[in-house]
Amino acid sequence: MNRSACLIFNPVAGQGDPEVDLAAIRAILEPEMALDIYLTTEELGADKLAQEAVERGVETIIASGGDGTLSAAAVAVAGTDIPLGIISRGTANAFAVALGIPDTIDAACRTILQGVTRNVDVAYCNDLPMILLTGIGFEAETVERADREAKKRFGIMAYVLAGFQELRELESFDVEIETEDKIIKTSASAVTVANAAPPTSVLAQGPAGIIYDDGLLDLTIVAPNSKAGAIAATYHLFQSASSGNAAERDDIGYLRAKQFKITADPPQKVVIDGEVVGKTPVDIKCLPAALKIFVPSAPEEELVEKLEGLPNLTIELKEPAED
Ligand SMILES: Nc1ncnc2c1ncn2[C@@H]1O[C@H](COP(=O)(O)OP(=O)(O)OP(=O)(O)O)[C@@H](O)[C@H]1O
Repeated sequence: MNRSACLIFNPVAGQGDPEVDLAAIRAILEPEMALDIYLTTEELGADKLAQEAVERGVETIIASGGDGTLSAAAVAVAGTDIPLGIISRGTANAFAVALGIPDTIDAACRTILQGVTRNVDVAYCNDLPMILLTGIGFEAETVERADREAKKRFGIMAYVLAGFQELRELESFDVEIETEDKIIKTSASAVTVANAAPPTSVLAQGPAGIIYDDGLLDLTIVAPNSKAGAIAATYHLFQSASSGNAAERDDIGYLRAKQFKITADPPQKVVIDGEVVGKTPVDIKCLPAALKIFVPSAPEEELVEKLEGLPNLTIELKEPAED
């Protein structure tokens, strides 16, 4: 065994049994790598534990928990040369999905063992690090409504329910967006700036297919003029994400740039990577390739068939037909 890692494990993340999860991780990783295991507590979070690991000069840092734990560890590791392994055990697992990392314990551990890394951009919003996205307006409100209690009970549905509640109170605001080469003024109900985003972050999907290692950020403006329009726009963005085709409605705009300065009137709440952090204005910049992450060596194969789990299932393989 010649590899070693500091494993930062959140024992309260997600809905699984933490003891079973930790035992599964150890069973796969420990034959190949010496693990130094730290459990997060309410007082001592993944941010502090990862910072301390960076200061000790560890070879690898592995974070296991929900998006909060993973983002906090990523932020501490950003700008160093230490590679980060991700074992996602949260509700939405946005972080893993956005970066193309499997979200089962088994596949995530095997990804780390394979040892292939990729450099990922990190953005800073008002000097706070952001790995995934900043939401202004609609998305910000949605996150606030999907509280921890609801997430535990309803899982990812909590976000969807919160989104529907939000539609009833849709409000638009004036927004000014300044990039390195232009200033845009419009009205909007939501402005989302993404470095990386999973397809479930619907409001980030204007350009469809957000590239996390191009040194650029993707901004999506959603500006529906009625509640029905808001539902239609949201659905259109959902389809953009699934089809990979950029949005085409008049009430959706998008652009790519290295940096954005955004002001809103009236000022809007701002959410960075799922945490409400304050209000506009914001200044967001991209720091290219600041984070080194373990990723699968080849993209996951898309399932063309799924039958397991069907009642009374039998599958019989036929002899190849003669022609
Ligand atoms: N031992 C602990 N006891 C109580 N709270 C903890 C402990 N360790 C971490 N936390 C809290 O867990 C939160 C981070 O949770 P994390 O995002 O990893 O999981 P989650 O909320 O289940 O995931 P998701 O965001 O996907 O629902 C932080 O607010 C942190 O303070």
